[in-house]
Amino acid sequence: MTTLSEGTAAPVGEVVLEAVGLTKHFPVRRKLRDLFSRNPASVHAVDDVSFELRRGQVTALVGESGSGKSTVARLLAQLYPRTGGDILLHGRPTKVRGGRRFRAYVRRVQLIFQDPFASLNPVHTVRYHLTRALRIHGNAGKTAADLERALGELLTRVSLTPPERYLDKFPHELSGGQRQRVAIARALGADPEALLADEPVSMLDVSIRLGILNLLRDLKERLNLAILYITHDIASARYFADETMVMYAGRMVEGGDSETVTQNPAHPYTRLLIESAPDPDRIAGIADATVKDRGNGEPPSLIKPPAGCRFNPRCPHAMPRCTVDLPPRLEIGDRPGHWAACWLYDPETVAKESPGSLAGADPAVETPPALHLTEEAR
Ligand SMILES: Nc1ncnc2c1ncn2[C@@H]1O[C@H](COP(=O)(O)OP(=O)(O)OP(=O)(O)O)[C@@H](O)[C@H]1O
Repeated sequence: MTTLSEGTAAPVGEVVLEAVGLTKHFPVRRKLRDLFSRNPASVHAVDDVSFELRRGQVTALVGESGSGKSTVARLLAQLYPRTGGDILLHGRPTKVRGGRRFRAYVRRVQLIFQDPFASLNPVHTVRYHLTRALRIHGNAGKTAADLERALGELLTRVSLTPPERYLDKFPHELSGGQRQRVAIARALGADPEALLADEPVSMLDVSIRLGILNLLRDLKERLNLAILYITHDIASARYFADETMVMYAGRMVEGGDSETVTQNPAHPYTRLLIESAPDPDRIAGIADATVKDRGNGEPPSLIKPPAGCRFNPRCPHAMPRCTVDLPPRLEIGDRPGHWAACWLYDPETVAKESPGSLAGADPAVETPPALHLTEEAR
């Protein structure tokens, strides 16, 4: 019996999981009258988020704290009911509310949490955690020897070798990196097609982060997994992800291949994010472009998010239209598939209103160079 389907026959790039207009609003009751209100207040945590996870590829979802990344992961893991939109597994809509359907779904889509210590039960050994995962998902085989083989295989997959050294250890006897490896092995016990990794290295020492990211990359290649990598560290997305998407205040603002998004960011928010996480390899030009924050440097309230582009109160290039109309995804034109939800990439709007023309915006701030590219491309 093999626990893990090494390099399954499905082609690399095949879409496994798709978010279509995914939306999550959390109701909040601040005052008694909200109970009786027709439009009770809610936190607009995720609005109209769409993307695809493909076999053999890592897709990064990047954004600052509170931008809605974890909520997206939990929606995709079917841990929250959604307010709107759909989740397609191999093109088929999913409606999972516990029970057998939920188990069938999580067999294919597994979530890895940020804190491996909290996600492993301290009173149980590695053997217990992995055996349970294998049994629940029907991968434990028929005999004790099958189970032992499957356990050994799981630990070998995550480079905890020899397996006998780790099987009977408790979580507190392992280092942070080893615990995260056990958490990953447990997820692999389901033999999934997609892994949702929510900040999988942010709780770990800097020195061991790379080892875990390399492990995930190895699994992506060997097991042909589709991986969602959630992070606030855009530099690690460049290193690790094939595709990068950027979220701001519950909405996706930019997407494309990781190299392009990180080296030639188009959306003013992505540029701000990169400015605040300096990368020595950044190509000339981007590093020189000044991105100032004209607002208070804080993300907006998600209970009453700003109309139009949610970044407009902070954007140094804001135009009047940005405060009214929600920008659609606009092609940048430098690389196929690179887009930004930003009116700067709509030549008509720019010609009419000119970047930075909103009161309080700073017209002296250099506009993104890719804008010129867009105009040429059209
Ligand atoms: N269960 C909940 N009830 C109410 N509001 C929530 C709930 N979960 C998240 N939120 C709110 O939704 C917004 C998005 O939160 P989320 O945790 O998804 O962001 P994030 O980008 O993952 O941030 P972090 O990196 O800090 O985890 C935040 O404003 C948060 O306060």
